[in-house]
Amino acid sequence: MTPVAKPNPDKRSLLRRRAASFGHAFRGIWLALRSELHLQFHAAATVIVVGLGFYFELTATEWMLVAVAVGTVWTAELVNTAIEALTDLVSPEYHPLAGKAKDVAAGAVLVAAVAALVVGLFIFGPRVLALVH
Ligand SMILES: Nc1ncnc2c1ncn2[C@@H]1O[C@H](COP(=O)(O)OP(=O)(O)OP(=O)(O)O)[C@@H](O)[C@H]1O
Repeated sequence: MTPVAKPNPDKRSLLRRRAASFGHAFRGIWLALRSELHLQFHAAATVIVVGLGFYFELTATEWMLVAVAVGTVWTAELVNTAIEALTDLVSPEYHPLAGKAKDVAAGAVLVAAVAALVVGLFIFGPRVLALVH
């Protein structure tokens, strides 16, 4: 039997659908930012790091490392928030697997944060030390 193409119920143009997807993504970031203290901390840290980056006139390579480090922490924290929400939805009661999912997701944030700290220490450490000496 010849497969029949599935009709696409979404009649909006590709551009409109892409724009809507971006809207959903930004709403997700905003929702997470409003509810998660850790993300608010990351937002403050990001503003400080970018400010320091301009102050110390980082090189292009250093900006790239900072961008990857900051982006990785935000990504891990957003995924962690999503996993927490989904876990609370499907397993509001105590379950070892629910605990495991949350702990592993939190572990991802910790790994990203430690890596970002190492990048930050290498890039900003010597410059801050030179300032105070
Ligand atoms: N439904 C559950 N079943 C089993 N253990 C759970 C469950 N919910 C939470 N836990 C355990 O409690 C820990 C804390 O969970 P909680 O939902 O309070 O996240 P959290 O640490 O407050 O996260 P955050 O502070 O990033 O919002 C989890 O990492 C997990 O070990």
